[in-house]
Amino acid sequence: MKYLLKTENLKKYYGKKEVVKALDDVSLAIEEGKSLGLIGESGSGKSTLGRIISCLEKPTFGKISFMDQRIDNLSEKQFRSLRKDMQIIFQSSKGVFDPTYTIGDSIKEVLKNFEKLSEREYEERIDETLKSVGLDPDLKYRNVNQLSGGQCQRANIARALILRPKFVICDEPVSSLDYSIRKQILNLLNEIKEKYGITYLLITHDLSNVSYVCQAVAIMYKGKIVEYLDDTEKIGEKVIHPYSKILYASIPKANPHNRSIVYDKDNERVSELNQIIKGCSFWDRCEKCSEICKKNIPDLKEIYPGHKVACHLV
Ligand SMILES: Nc1ncnc2c1ncn2[C@@H]1O[C@H](COP(=O)(O)OP(=O)(O)OP(=O)(O)O)[C@@H](O)[C@H]1O
Repeated sequence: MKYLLKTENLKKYYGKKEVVKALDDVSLAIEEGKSLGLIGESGSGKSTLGRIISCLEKPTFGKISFMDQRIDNLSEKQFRSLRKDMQIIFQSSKGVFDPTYTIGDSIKEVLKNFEKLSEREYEERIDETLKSVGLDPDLKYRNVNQLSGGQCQRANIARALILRPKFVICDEPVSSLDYSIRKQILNLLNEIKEKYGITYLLITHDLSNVSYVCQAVAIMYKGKIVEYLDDTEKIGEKVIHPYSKILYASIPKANPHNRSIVYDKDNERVSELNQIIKGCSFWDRCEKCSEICKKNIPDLKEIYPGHKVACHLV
């Protein structure tokens, strides 16, 4: 099988006295053309994984391969030639653009870093890309403060697309937008995925986004992948891990800005996400927990083709 991106035993620890295991042995593979949705509570390590994969930060341990090349040990300069094929779309698109630049100049700067074209060719490429994300090319003369939230996120997507990347990491690409605009942006992500043959890593709190855009899903808890499914239809009915079940049951009700701690059915605070415990990271919250769960870390094992779960009890 051909993988676009693969991580092996990826770890990222922060802090010295009090260590936070933001990533704790993450091994996953993303096939070309099979976008992966990454979900989990706030603090579970999703954005850290996005930053590490995209080489914005170095892992503490582990390997990352992208397009058959190991990248975790590359310097920024060495990674440059691959950067063109791996772009990131952040949640806060306003922060991506320098307000003293026009949108066109910001996008051109990205393009100029990688391609030597004539001024006319730069302008044509920018116009074409702005059109492909549903923006009037004349918006390139404005600065970021003269765009609406939806236009700004489209411009942000254009900035990522201008280099025609193979892989795009989208970190909460619609969560800062009004509900009415979210669907439009998700539709756009789907359209350009088809048009340009892009594969996404979609980091999101919103499970419906995963089914809409992705063909596979990984569920994270305390820096670990606890469940992986090679299929995103009716995910809620297919998940098996006790944490995934809680996540699926609780997320539609939860306030997206207040999810750092999940409450059990008795509404008691049961677990701080960063607390490090022995054995399975979820045992202190699991109703089915047995002695083995407190002692041994469960492997992420395949229980059906395309379905992996890290739980001693399945
Ligand atoms: N630079 C850092 N220094 C110290 N701790 C960090 C740093 N970045 C992240 N962390 C910690 O790592 C853990 C994972 O954070 P991360 O932002 O990856 O989670 P997340 O799942 O993306 O959360 P959210 O959905 O809220 O964005 C958290 O406990 C966070 O506090």
